[in-house]
Formats: sequence, structure tokens, C-alpha cells
Amino acid sequence: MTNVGISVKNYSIAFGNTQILNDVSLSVKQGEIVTILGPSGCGKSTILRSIASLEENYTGEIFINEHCLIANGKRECHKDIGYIFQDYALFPHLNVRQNIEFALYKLNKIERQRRVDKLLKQFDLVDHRHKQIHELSGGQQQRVSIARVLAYEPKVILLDEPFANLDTLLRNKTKVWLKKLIKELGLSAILVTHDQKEALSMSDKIAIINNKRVEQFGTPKKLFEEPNSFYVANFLNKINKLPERLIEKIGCSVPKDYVGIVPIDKIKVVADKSKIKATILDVSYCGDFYELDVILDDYENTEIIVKTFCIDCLEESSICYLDIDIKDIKLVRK
Ligand SMILES: Nc1ncnc2c1ncn2[C@@H]1O[C@H](COP(=O)(O)OP(=O)(O)OP(=O)(O)O)[C@@H](O)[C@H]1O
Repeated sequence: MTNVGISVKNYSIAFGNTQILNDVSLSVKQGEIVTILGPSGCGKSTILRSIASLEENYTGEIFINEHCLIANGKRECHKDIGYIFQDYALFPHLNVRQNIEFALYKLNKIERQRRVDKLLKQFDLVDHRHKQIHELSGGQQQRVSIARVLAYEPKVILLDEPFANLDTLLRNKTKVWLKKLIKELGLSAILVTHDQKEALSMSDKIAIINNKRVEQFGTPKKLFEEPNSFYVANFLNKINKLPERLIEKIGCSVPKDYVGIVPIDKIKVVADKSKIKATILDVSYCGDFYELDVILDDYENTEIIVKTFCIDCLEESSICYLDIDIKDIKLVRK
């Protein structure tokens, strides 16, 4: 297979007077899944649309392998790209088989049938092949939309919130299945989501967008364990910002423009009254654990959250004592 990757270099785009993204660069190697993660409206889909040549008014360059998507000053659509839309964008007047077959009109009939039969089988859609789209469940429609794109054997796929319309169970099952499929086919994939857990579990690398630019780009482990800013840490994990005086008491010094953070599950509720005193504001039952919303009485009433598995004697308005290990504190850019 040819070695297809995607590279976005110094990409910027504005709509009217509104700058959406500024100097964004990221790359995807063959067989890699890269996720673009960011809040609603930050420009994730706009990047995908630009790679698919559905958006033209950007500056910077987009390469599919060595091939720049600009020829003679004009953007062009690359044949190796498959785009899976958030709303599936299936043809309602065609049945399942016809939807999958749609883009294969250039092939002869035998090759067309061979590819569609293989996909129907692979995607568990054989029994549904004559159904109209409205007769399918959300999960089945999603499988048709992916099969339709894979029918023309793209080397790059762009997935815009592909799990958005699925319930939690189906979502988890589909994530595992799709990741395996992408790896088996050796595709280069860009996934767009605003779901942190999805990004962490699906991706080889993640690009976090903040304030019109890529705040950090790297492996999920790197971003989770070594966030380069408060924004990244807060986006990927449940954390608390600690008062500077408390961090210094624990034994760290906080450089200028930095802040000390600790994940909510790294704070321990202890019996030792010499530790950090806190008043409980609220106790939330979260299934197999509890979250305590507490106020640090001696630190300007800073409010933090503590994850605990046991709430013996812990109730609203009662006092508790907290311990934080110096090794669990990270210093990150504000
Ligand atoms: N054709 C357009 N004309 C004007 N503004 C646009 C156009 N397309 C997108 N925008 C604006 O650009 C911004 C980014 O949109 P985009 O759809 O890329 O965001 P997103 O991060 O994918 O959001 P979501 O997670 O909600 O899907 C939004 O403010 C949107 O309103």
C-alpha cells in the first residue's frame, strides 16, 4: 500500500471578520488515528472540511502525502479521501445496497457487485440490503455511511463525530470495531470529537484546540500525564487548581505564570487533624464512587472537588481533613 499521510501546515481560516483558526499544524502518518479535540464551535469540522476541499478560503497548506491540495492556485479534491459526516448524509431515496454502490459507477458491474457484497458482509448488513434508510436503526445507518465511504477504497478517512447519534452501549462497541477496522485497512484517519474519553481511547495522537490554535499535539498518554497548560489538563481530566500558598506549604514553589493542579482522585480524606481542613458543601453519589464538593477553610475558602469511595461520617456541612502528596501536584502554564 502506498504510504498516505496527512499534513496540515500553518493553516488559518476566517469567516468574514471572525478569525476561526490561526496557524494550525498537525500531521497523521499512515495507519494512525489523530483526533482533533476542542469545544463546540472551535473549528474542528472546518479543518476536516478543508482537508476534503469543501472549504477553500484558508491560508496555509494541506498535503496528502507529498501532494499539496492546491494546483495552479486552485484547491482540488483528492481521490484518496473519504468523509464520514456526523449526520451520515445517506441518500434517502436509495436502499442500503444502492447507497454503498453509489460512488462506484466508474467500475464494471462485476467489480461493483464484488465490492458491495464484501462490504455488506463485513458490516453485517446483508439482511438489510434492500431496506430504505428510514427503516434502519441509528447504528445500522452509521455502518452504511462508513461502508459507503470505504467502498471506493480511500486511504484517508475523515470522521466527524461519528458516534454522536449512538447510545452509550452501541457507542462503545462501535468505537472498538471502527478502531480495529482503521488499523486493519492501514488508513490514516482524523477523528473530530468533543468527547475527551473517546479521544483518549481511540487515538494515536490528539490535537487540542484552544483559542484558535493547537494548544498541544501528542499521544494521549503524553497529554494526559504531561499537559503543557491548565487548559489541556482541565480538558482531559477532572482536576483542581490549588491555592499557591497551599502548594508552597506542601513543598513546591510555583513559577510565575504557572499554576499547581491535582487530579480529584489524588486527594485523600484522612483522620489526621494536622492535615488540610475542609468543610463539605455537597456530597454527590456517582455510582461506584462519591464526589465531595469542599471548601478549604484556611485558604481563602477555595472550592475543590474530592473523589472518594467511602463517605462514612462525611456529610454536608461537616469538617474533613485532606492529604495531598507532593508527587501528585503538577505545575502547568496558567
Ligand atoms: N460557512 C460558514 N460561514 C460562516 N461561519 C462559519 C461557516 N462554517 C463554520 N462557521 C463558524 O466557524 C466556527 C467553527 O465551526 P465548526 O463547525 O468548524 O466548529 P466545531 O468545532 O466543529 O463545532 P461543533 O463541535 O459544535 O460541531 C463556528 O463559529 C461556526 O459558526
